[in-house]
Amino acid sequence: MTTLRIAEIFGPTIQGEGALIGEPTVFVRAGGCDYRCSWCDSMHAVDSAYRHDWAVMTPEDVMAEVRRLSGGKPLTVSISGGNPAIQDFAPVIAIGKEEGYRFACETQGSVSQPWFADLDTLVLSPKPPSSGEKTDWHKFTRCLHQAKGCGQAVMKIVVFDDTDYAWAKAAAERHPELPLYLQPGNPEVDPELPVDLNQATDRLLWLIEKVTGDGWFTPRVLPQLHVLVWGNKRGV
Ligand SMILES: C[S@@+](CC[C@H](N)C(=O)[O-])C[C@H]1O[C@@H](n2cnc3c(N)ncnc32)[C@H](O)[C@@H]1O
Ligand SMILES: Nc1nc2[nH]cc(C(=O)O)c2c(=O)[nH]1
Ligand code: SF4
Ligand SMILES: [Mg+2]
Repeated sequence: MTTLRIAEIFGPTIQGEGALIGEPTVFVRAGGCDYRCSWCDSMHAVDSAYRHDWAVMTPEDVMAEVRRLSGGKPLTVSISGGNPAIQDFAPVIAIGKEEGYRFACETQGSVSQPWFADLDTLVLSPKPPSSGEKTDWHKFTRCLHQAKGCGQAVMKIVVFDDTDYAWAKAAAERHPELPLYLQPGNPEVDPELPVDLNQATDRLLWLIEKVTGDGWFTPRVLPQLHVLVWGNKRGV
């Protein structure tokens, strides 16, 4: 039987980023990732040093926890990670949809899965140069093909500096069909340390001024709402 490596399941909270910002959601955070972004805010779901903290769950176990957290009331389930696309979430989505749950997935676009087509929202978040990772656009396009038939596919890019910004513009030119969301990078990812809200606002202002000053009117610029409200606290 399929089992899944799960780093954490939490909520209900609100989706803090991108197209579904503000939407009540339960997060299912898969354990394991094929990337090692220098600034990853979820290393507890990436680094195999944490794998002993990950649970091995069946799809029914996962949905039982989602049901418990949501009081059995259907809502949007956000599957994130780590990279959830290295595992088979098809059975979780099938069980959940049967009960009226909706599904979104966050992935970097390096691995494609047939179950992308079953999602309501696929968030593809290719990584800019500051991450230290390199996007394989061929694999990214394969993800988009697999997503045919899903509710919507969108692109979300983290921008730390001018080089990332230029890279995001080029990515947008490559995929003009994808609604684009930009968010400033958060360099302070230690869950034990508070986030400086003034600095977070300055980073957002910097990105807004880049976009408006450039006359680039297609992307939406958003903060990480959960970081503004809770800092880097886990499980929110
Ligand atoms: C933790 S990742 C997990 C899903 C998938 N591996 C990915 O990267 O898309 C979820 C989202 O958080 C973003 N993210 C990670 N670290 C961040 C940081 N320090 N500042 C801003 N966004 C960050 C990622 O770019 C991605 O869009
Ligand atoms: N509230 C909240 N919104 C989020 N959006 C993307 C997240 C993620 O880590 O994938 C995340 C998260 O961890 N919490
Ligand atoms: S791809 Fe996502 S989860 Fe993996 S290291 Fe990068 S930000 Fe973290
Ligand atoms: Mg996060």
